[in-house]
Amino acid sequence: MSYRTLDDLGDGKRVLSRLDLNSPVSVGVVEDNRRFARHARTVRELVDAGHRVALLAHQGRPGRDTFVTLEQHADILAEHIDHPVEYVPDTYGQTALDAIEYLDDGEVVLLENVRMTDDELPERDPEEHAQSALVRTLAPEFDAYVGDAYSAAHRKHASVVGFPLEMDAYAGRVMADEYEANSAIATREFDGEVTMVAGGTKATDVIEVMTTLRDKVDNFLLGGVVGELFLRAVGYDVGRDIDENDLYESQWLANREQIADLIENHPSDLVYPTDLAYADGADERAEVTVAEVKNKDHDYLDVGSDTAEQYADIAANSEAVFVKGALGMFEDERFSDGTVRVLDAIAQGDCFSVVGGGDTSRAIEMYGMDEADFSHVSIAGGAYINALTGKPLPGVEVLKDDGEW
Ligand SMILES: Nc1ncnc2c1ncn2[C@@H]1O[C@H](COP(=O)(O)OP(=O)(O)OP(=O)(O)O)[C@@H](O)[C@H]1O
Ligand SMILES: O=C(O)[C@H](O)COP(=O)(O)O
Repeated sequence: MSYRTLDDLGDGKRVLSRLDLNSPVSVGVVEDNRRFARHARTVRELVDAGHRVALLAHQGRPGRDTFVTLEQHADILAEHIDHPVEYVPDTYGQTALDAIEYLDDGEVVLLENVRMTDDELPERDPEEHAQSALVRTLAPEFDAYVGDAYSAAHRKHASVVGFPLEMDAYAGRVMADEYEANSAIATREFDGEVTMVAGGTKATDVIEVMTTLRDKVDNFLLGGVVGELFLRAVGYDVGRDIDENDLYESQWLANREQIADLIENHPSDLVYPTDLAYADGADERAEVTVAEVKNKDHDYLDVGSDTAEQYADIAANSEAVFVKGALGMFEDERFSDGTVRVLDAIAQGDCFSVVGGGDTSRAIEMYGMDEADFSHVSIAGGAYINALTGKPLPGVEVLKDDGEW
């Protein structure tokens, strides 16, 4: 292999590791989520090997409500690794350097939100970031850098790409697992059918993925906002904004040519919903066939049960299934049927499966499914899209020894 992992790191070193603990924050409270659980594996291994560990991570972006310190993150991570994690309210000033100097074997500190420094956010090449004060100050304090922030690896930010040029660099467990599973569609050949669930609200992303993978995927199961845009393109009266929610019109204008191109050149790969679900006058789930839909009457928030059954069947008979986006607004139980039935079919089958997207993957725990029944459940958003479309991830590239993983 041409990249080093924790297996190559040895023990008893001074280690700087970049994680991605970026989390939902509501009214100042940071929500525990699977990013903590995943990175806990890397951090726990570093602790068990007796390394002195300093962690770098970010939260939100300047100007947003989610831009908060990492104090709560330290407590949540400590719970996950069952070991103290000391929050240091400084990233690379004297307070941080003191905390790093006094680390003992197996001790862990979490440095302040790295996006609170001016160095982090400019998108720059690794060579330039390696000259930043952040990198030049912290790098000499450590023996090794462990890159684990796969879900931030699409960003050319200082703590993601700057350190590996100056230090011995290794991929953490999250980095290596995510990279291998998410790149599978671009790098692996499958003998049987390859299916992609193409749903959710971020139609522009999904349609880009579909366009890139059109020769690799046999069935695109269309749902969510994406599904309605495709239905609109073939003449059904759906996929227009109601109550100015702006999910449809701007994405329709931005993508209608790519949609038309896919319909013209890959018609047999596109699987359309045959029925849709909405909330009726009594606020209960009701269904109509697509031939009967009248967009002005309802918001269509899930695929109907005939569609769910057909999609579940296709997924169950595929050799590989990649999920990008939910088939409906599953957070509301009335509209969870399509998403849950297809995920269930994947979980119960033995296909190679990757479920991505922060929102979509939440359905797995919300509806009592077991992550272990999927080949991989990604914690990445933008980086997952890059992987699906075969675009290189700068935070991954810098960890490679010879330019090839
Ligand atoms: N018809 C629909 N109308 C409105 N929302 C929908 C509809 N179908 C699916 N959704 C929403 O789509 C969301 C999931 O897809 P979305 O594209 O937003 O994100 P994702 O792919 O999970 O990834 P990430 O948030 O990481 O970018 C769910 O929260 C679901 O409520
Ligand atoms: O949460 C994420 O997707 C990553 O941490 C990247 O965050 P960003 O989109 O604010 O750069």
